[in-house]
Amino acid sequence: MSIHINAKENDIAETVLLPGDPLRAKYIAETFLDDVTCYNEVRNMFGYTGTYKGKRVSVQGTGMGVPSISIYINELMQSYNVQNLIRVGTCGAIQKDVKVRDVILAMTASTDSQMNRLTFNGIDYAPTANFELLKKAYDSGIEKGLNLKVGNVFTADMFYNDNADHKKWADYGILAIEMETAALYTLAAKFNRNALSVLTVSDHILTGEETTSEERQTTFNDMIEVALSASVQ
Ligand SMILES: O=P(O)(O)O[C@H]1O[C@H](CO)[C@@H](O)[C@H]1O
Ligand SMILES: O=c1cc[nH]c(=O)[nH]1
Repeated sequence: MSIHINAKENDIAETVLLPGDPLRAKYIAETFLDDVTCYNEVRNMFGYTGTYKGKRVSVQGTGMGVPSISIYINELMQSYNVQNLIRVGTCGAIQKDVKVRDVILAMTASTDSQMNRLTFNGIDYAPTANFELLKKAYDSGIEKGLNLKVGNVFTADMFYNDNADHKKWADYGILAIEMETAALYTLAAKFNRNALSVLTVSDHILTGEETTSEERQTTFNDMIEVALSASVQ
C-alpha cells in the first residue's frame, strides 16, 4: 500500500494505462479489459487491473496536472514496481493540420512546469518517450488505418493562461497542449522505466471546436486501442 493507492503489491500489473480522468479509467476497464478488479478507490482516483488479449494490464486515474500525476507515477514505480506507463489523455491542438479527435503520440514534451528546473538546478532537461513503446503504438495505429501525428507536445501548468503564446509554440512545431507528459517522461527516466503519452485532440485552440465532456470521459477508443496494443506486444 502507498499513500494514495490502496492496493497490495501484486494487485497492479507491470503495464499501466494512465488517464487523467478516473471515470475514463472506469470506462477503459469496463469496455476493454476482462476479469477486472478495482484495486483503488482512494480519493475516487480509481485503479483497475484486468486482462487484454490474455495479458495483465492495469489502468489508473492520475488527476490533472504535473503535481497530481507525479504522485501516482512515483507510487506506481516505487511501491508497485510498474515498468511500462502509458498516458491516455486529451489535449488541445494548436496546429491547423491537427484536427479534433486526431490521435497524437508525444515523442517529447516541452513545458513551463518548474518541476524539471527544480530537479536539474535550472538546467533544461528534454523529456523523451520510450522508443520501443512509441514504435509499437505507431505501428498499431498505422495498422488500424489511423492518421497518427507524432511530435512535440506542450505540458502546461495552467489550463487557463492569458499569457500563453500559442502562436510561438506552434511556430516551433508544438502540436498540442496538455498537462502531464513532461513529468511522466522525466520520472520514468529517473526510475529507468518505459513511458509514452497517447493523446486524443479534445478541442482545437485555434478554431474553438470542442468535444463534449461525455466524449472526453469515454469514447476515445482509437487512442485506447493504440495504447493497449502497444502494451501487449
Ligand atoms: O484528459 P486528461 O487526461 O485529464 O488530460 C487533459 O485534460 C485535463 C484538462 O482538462 C488535463 O489533465 C490535460 O492534460
Ligand atoms: O490541457 C489541455 C487539455 C485539453 N485542451 C487544452 O486546451 N488543454
